[in-house]
Amino acid sequence: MPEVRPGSEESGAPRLGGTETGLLDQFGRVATDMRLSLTDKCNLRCQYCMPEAGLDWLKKDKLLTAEEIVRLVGLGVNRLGVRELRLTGGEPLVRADLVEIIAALRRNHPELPISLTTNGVGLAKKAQALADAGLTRLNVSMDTIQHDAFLELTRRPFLDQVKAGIEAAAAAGLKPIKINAVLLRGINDTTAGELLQWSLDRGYELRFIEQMPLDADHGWTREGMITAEEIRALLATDFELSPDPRARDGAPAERFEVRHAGTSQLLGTVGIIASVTEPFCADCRRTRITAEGKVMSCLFSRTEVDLLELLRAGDSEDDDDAVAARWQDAMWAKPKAHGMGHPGLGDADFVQPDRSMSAIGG
Ligand SMILES: Nc1nc2c(ncn2[C@@H]2O[C@H](COP(=O)(O)OP(=O)(O)OP(=O)(O)O)[C@@H](O)[C@H]2O)c(=O)[nH]1
Ligand SMILES: C[S@@+](CC[C@H](N)C(=O)[O-])C[C@H]1O[C@@H](n2cnc3c(N)ncnc32)[C@H](O)[C@@H]1O
Ligand code: SF4
Ligand code: SF4
Repeated sequence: MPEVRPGSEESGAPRLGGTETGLLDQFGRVATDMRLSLTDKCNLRCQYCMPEAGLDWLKKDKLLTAEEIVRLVGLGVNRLGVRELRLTGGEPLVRADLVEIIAALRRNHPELPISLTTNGVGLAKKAQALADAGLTRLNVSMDTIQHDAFLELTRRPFLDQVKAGIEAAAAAGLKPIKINAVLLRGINDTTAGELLQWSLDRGYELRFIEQMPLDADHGWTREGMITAEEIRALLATDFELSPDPRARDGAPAERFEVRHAGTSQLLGTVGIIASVTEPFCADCRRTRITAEGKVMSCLFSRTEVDLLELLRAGDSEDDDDAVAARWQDAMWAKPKAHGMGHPGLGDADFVQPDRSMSAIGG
């Protein structure tokens, strides 16, 4: 395995300007899925992510501007092999210029799949404008359809708004709609089956996500989290799951076909994202940029590489070369798994990153 990224300054070879190697890492993975955080701010306080009091939000001048976002995505797509873009956060809908950002990205990249991960608060008002601007599809995080459990988990009483947002997105044609749900023991675990039935009835693709140690409160424990195996057992009370024959193709979610027990009628599919117990790092294609323009090569990286400084140094061809090269170097150093040399969230040598999921970009 080469120690130095081909084309990097250290290799002594001439810079490749990105196109030959793209966002290659030392384990041979190539990142083509760019995840860009638009803000660290959020209007919910999900227990598995944010502390009750919120966090110290970034000052506006520290955030990537709309122009910087468009430039970075341009570099990613035109020079570094990015093939799909996910806009996330924090909560991307709190960014006032979101629709303009999507419209500008769409003008520059007519074929690029652009998706959004959102908590759905305020989505009802914006769904049509997002679709008109050129958004391809979205994922809405909704962990339960029980008001009490939603309030306890997110610490905000906005469940009806989220449901209305999902409906508005479907009406605006932003399909397929994926619903993300994290289960917390004693809060919403027993509501998993009814959330699946609700999603199947409406043609939404629900995915259950194992809770990862990315909460600002550092309250995660390996023993306390609900595993994929438990999720499958919880669902087995009402449903029969069988492996979806479609190829997984590097996606975090393992998909299952859903039927009622003892019947043959296909009701839809459900995904399970087992980041902790059945990790998928060997096929990881993701590169993340935080809202302040730092590359995080892995969700659990403890190294962050700043692109904002270079972006603000100038916008000549040479400046673009420098940004692309630094991004490539950051990705070359991507760890093998979970921010380390091996998979193992919760292992003795695992160190939780300082940032919460909201400050990385989920
Ligand atoms: N460990 C790990 N978990 C991830 C990664 N990407 C996504 N996840 C988890 O999967 C969840 C769902 O991710 P989303 O971005 O909503 O969806 P997606 O993974 O892009 O799936 P699609 O919409 O099917 O493309 C996230 O909230 C994370 O919990 C990753 O790179 N590493
Ligand atoms: C950080 S949020 C950002 C986008 C938006 N605010 C939302 O909630 O959809 C992206 C995704 O990360 C997931 N997430 C947050 N903290 C997590 C954790 N500790 N473990 C697993 N998933 C987590 C959320 O459920 C959500 O689906
Ligand atoms: S998961 Fe999303 S909605 Fe919940 S606190 Fe984190 S950023 Fe906000
Ligand atoms: S933990 Fe890191 S290497 Fe593994 S899938 Fe997530 S981002 Fe990729």
